[in-house]
Amino acid sequence: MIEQALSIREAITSRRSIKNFNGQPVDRESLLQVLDDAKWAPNHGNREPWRVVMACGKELDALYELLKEFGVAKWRELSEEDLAKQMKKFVTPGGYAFIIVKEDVRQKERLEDFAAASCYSQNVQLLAWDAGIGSCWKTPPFIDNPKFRDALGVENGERIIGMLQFGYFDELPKAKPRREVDQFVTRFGQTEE
Ligand SMILES: Cc1cc2nc3c(=O)[nH]c(=O)nc-3n(C[C@H](O)[C@H](O)[C@H](O)COP(=O)(O)O)c2cc1C
Repeated sequence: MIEQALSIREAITSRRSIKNFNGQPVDRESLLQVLDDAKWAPNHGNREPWRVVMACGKELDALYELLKEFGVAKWRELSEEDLAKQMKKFVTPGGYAFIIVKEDVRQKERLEDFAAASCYSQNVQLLAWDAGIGSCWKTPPFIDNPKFRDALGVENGERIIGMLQFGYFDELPKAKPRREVDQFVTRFGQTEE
């Protein structure tokens, strides 16, 4: 059991996307608990439209090979040094979770399921943050590449909505600016003078 350290408000307002991981491994049990707790995300009809392919520990080497193949253009032509530079963003996280959503043929359900899987992903990021694990939700173009999907076992009628990277970091990134509340909230019935 991971001990809770942050209030919900603290977790939401202090979380940052981590883009520079320090290479420290992530404990499989902690990551699994995060992925399990996150399932209490709201989802219409309790369809639980998500599934996850995770990689941690011994699975990582094979995943790095796949990420090299699909995520580094013309990697065979690069010097060892340039390849290592390009692979840094893939090999420094200590864990991965690919969030996969069912694509319902009905438009309303498809949008609902996409929204629910996004709630699930946000839960994952906040729970990881609470456990001291940084994360970043990434959507590199190769997540829609049929060969990459095959390698992950993604079926027809499913879509990868995010590649979540997990790990530890040495520097907390600065907060990205957000709009003030009066810039995105209007009162019902409010009209311009
Ligand atoms: C759907 C989605 C896709 C994202 N894709 C990427 C990505 O491909 N690469 C990346 O560096 N960050 C990606 N991000 C993270 C955003 O860059 C990050 O959330 C944003 O800069 C705000 O920073 P913060 O999360 O620290 O507040 C993505 C976030 C979301 C929600």
